[in-house]
Parts: sequence; structure tokens; C-alpha cells
Amino acid sequence: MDNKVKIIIAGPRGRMGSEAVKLVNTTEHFELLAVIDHKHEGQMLSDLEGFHHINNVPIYTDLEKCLQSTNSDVLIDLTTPEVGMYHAKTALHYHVRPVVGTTGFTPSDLAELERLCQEKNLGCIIAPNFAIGAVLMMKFSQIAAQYFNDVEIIEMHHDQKLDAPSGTAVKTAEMISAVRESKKQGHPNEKETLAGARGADYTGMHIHSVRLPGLVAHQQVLFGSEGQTLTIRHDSYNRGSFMSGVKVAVEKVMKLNTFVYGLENILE
Ligand SMILES: NC(=O)C1=CN([C@@H]2O[C@H](COP(=O)(O)OP(=O)(O)OC[C@H]3O[C@@H](n4cnc5c(N)ncnc54)[C@H](OP(=O)(O)O)[C@@H]3O)[C@@H](O)[C@H]2O)C=CC1
Ligand SMILES: O=C(O)C1=N[C@H](C(=O)O)C[C@H](O)C1
Repeated sequence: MDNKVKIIIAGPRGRMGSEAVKLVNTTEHFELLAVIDHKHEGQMLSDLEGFHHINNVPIYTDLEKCLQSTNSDVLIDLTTPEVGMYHAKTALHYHVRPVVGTTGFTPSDLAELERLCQEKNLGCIIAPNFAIGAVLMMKFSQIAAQYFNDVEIIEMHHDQKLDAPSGTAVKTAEMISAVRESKKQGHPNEKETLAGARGADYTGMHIHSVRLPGLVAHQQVLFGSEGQTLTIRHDSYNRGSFMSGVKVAVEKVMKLNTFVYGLENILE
């Protein structure tokens, strides 16, 4: 018996998933047991371009079949919102702890996962952003919002992103609204002459989503008051920026029997 954390990764060919494969493969106390890919049933990960050096890792298209055939501890999911939700629920049913980076979950998805964690007495971490700098940006924004009631969020991502606003922007808005008195931003009588010009409305605070090739993941939180503005900004320039957070989440989830939404709740 070794003490390695036995891991399954869903979405291994993706921008994030391929980095996670690298992380697990190079971390002494982690072991990659299998991957979930909706393509390539019956093949080995080493058959795929970019993974020739990774031995003995089977590809499953069906998570349930994978969980029945392997004795795993943690599922790392980096896929799409619908798939991620199904994977997280399935993993918990099989007593495997989910670490989910996939964004786009609704409040009712999160509530359902929380209920399932209680029922199974198991840990689960949903992290809209694994980058430590992004977590600090959200925490600093929450502090600033105690002093500045006027705030708008601008998130900027690559143009292959499926969800808008980003999970980070939603989490930032949630953290701010926990301390900010609800207020409709802008002039009370303002009118959009072009629909969407003022962005999405989250308890009166506006979220603007920019999508451009060349970007990775960036966010500015802008505060304003009489004669001054404060801008809190974070930039991820590559997906490596998220991996130390993934590592911490996998280590932590092994010691948890509760549901955690946001890395800020587990960082020491
Ligand atoms: N929490 C965080 O810090 C971060 C979170 N993210 C989030 O992570 C998710 C993935 O992002 P990213 O890597 O950029 O996206 P990609 O599109 O690059 O990767 C997603 C991968 O999931 C695969 N996939 C789709 N359906 C399934 C399925 N049923 N089973 C297994 N694999 C499947 C896709 O395969 P195919 O292309 O063949 O369909 C693709 O390889 C997004 O929700 C994103 O918002 C991203 C960055 C950081
Ligand atoms: O899709 C991405 O790229 C990212 N998604 C996450 C989000 O929606 O906040 C995290 C990061 O911003 C990159």
C-alpha cells in the first residue's frame, strides 16, 4: 500500500486538462489512474498526441464504468458545465472526491452538490479560479467593497471560452455583494440604446465580458467614489498559473468531508 492520491482527470486533451495531466504526472505523491475523454474509447493516453511518455493510463468515455473499474480517490474535472455537473455527482455517488475547475455552474447546481456531500459525508471542491493571484484579487475586492459601494467588473478571456460571465466574475460579484449594500450602478434613468451596453446586472453591479484571441484570463474590478477610482486587476498569462491551486485542492479535498465553493475557503 502506498500513500499516493489516486486521481482521474476528465478533459485531459483540453487547455487545462493537459496541464493537470502534467501536474499529476510530475507530483511524487499523486498517481494518474485513468482519464475520461468522450473520444478515444479503449485507447491508452499514451496513444494520443502529446502524451506518448505517459504510461499505463487507460482512457474511458464513461465515468461510471471508470469508477467501477478503478479504486480512485479524487476526480479532477476540467470539461464543460453540463459534463462537469454530471461528473461531480457521479463521483460522489461512488465515494470519490471531486475537484472541479469547470465553470458555469448555477446556484442550484452548487446547492445540489452541497446536499450530496452532506449525504455522503465526503469532500468536494468547486474552484472557479485556481490561481492564487485571482483568489487574492477577489478577497481584496471584497475588502475594498466595504469602503466603495460603486463597482463594476470587467473580465477578459480568450475567444474559445464557452461561458459568460466567467466563473471568477460571478464569484467576485458574490463575494462583493456579501458586504456591499445593494445599489443600482449608474444613473437611475439610464437607457441602453444598444442592448447589452451596460453588461450583466448582478444586484445592481455590472459585469462586462470581453472575448478576444490572444487573451488568457484577466479581470479588473473597478471601484469609484468622489474624485478617485481604485482598480484591482489580475492576469493569468498561461494555464500553468492555475496548477499550484489544483495541487492544493487535491491535497485538501482528501482531508475534507464538506462542500467547498472557492479556493479562498481552504487557503491557509
Ligand atoms: N478553475 C480554474 O482555475 C479554471 C477553470 N477553467 C474552466 O475549465 C473548463 C475547461 O477549460 P479549458 O481547458 O480552457 O477548455 P477546453 O475546451 O480546452 O477543454 C475542455 C475539454 O473537455 C473535453 N470534453 C468535453 N466533453 C467531455 C466529456 N463528456 N468527457 C470528457 N471530456 C470532455 C473537451 O474535448 P473536445 O474538445 O473534444 O470536445 C476538451 O478537451 C472551462 O469550464 C473553463 O471555464 C479554465 C481555466 C482555469
Ligand atoms: O475559461 C477560462 O479560461 C477560465 N475560466 C475560469 C472562469 O470562468 O473564471 C477561470 C479563469 O478565468 C480561466
